[in-house]
Amino acid sequence: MRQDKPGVLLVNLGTPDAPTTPAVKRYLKQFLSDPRVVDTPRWLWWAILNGAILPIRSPRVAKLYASVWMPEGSPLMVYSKRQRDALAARLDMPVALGMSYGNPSLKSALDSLMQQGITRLIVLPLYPQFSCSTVAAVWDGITQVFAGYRSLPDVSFIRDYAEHPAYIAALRASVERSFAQHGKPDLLVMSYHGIPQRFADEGDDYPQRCRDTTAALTAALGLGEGEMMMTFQSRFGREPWLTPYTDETMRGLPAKGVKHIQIMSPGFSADCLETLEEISEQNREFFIHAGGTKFEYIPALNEDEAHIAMMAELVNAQR
Ligand SMILES: C=CC1=C(C)c2cc3[nH]c(cc4nc(cc5[nH]c(cc1n2)c(C)c5CCC(=O)O)C(CCC(=O)O)=C4C)c(C)c3C=C
Ligand SMILES: [Fe+2]
Ligand SMILES: [Fe+2]
Repeated sequence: MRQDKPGVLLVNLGTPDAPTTPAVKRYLKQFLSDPRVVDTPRWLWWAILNGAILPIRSPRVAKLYASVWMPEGSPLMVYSKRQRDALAARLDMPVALGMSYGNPSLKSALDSLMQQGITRLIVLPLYPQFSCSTVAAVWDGITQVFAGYRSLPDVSFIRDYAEHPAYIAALRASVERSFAQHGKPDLLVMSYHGIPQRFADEGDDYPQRCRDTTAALTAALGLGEGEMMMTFQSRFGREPWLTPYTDETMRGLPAKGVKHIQIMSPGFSADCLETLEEISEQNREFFIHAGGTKFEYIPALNEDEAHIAMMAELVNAQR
């Protein structure tokens, strides 16, 4: 008889192995070669990526990574490993961490789970809001690894958890801690990673899932219309992305009389370059330079106990 032995695969995006130009180039090459992320015709994109993007962007971005690097490594990796360890301590089943790009690879994580004898795979991509550019890329990555296997496990794939009560409760507690520490701001900004507007027009429900999180969190906090705002960050490339853009918003708020903000990125389950550098450094500067007086970044949920409890709840619902 075939036994039922579940195991969990936690997935996040991935990050360079070192804050150096060669390591960043290797990482960006794999990431930006995925047609789920950039869908320009391959021959044209190959020329643009290798001829311009990688040589110009890698040294610039390596410096940014160096500015947020922790003694134990890249923040995204450090927090992801802590999440894996904390979740494993809560569950009576193997938990592995795999990254869509870079290390530890999805293959290494799946191989280790299969070697531990799991017969049922529970995949938890740590993206609260579905997007074809992230969650569907995890799906693709897993099926590519499966292509080399003679036997497959049963698979439960957690598509997203944008408005799961335990996720909203964890976010709410973290915002309330921030309000208690710094005082209630004029405005709470929820900044989500953007995607090309075209992806949404073609069917990616990511913007709706971001609106779902925003609405649920706004209600949980009891905030009124003018007390919160949703924006999109991290634009890449030339075509229009989801709006309003976070950076333009930061530059414009002080002139509208908004001088004290708190900003969070509820689409990031772990702090990373895009939160610690882009939001907490760059966008702080835009806001203060434009006349803002107080800017506080509310950290991602990282290894917060309520966050790990939420992951356990999502996994246990699949058993
Ligand atoms: C949280 C969800 C994310 C979505 C949706 C997403 C879409 C998306 N991203 C790019 C391009 C880049 N993203 C980069 C970093 C990055 N992106 C996410 C998450 C989402 N991306 C994370 C967690 C990170 C941080 C990684 C880290 O190491 O800390 C980068 C790399 C940095 C840089 O060069 O600026 C790029 C490039 C696209 C094109 C896209 C959707 C089409
Ligand atoms: Fe990204
Ligand atoms: Fe960025």
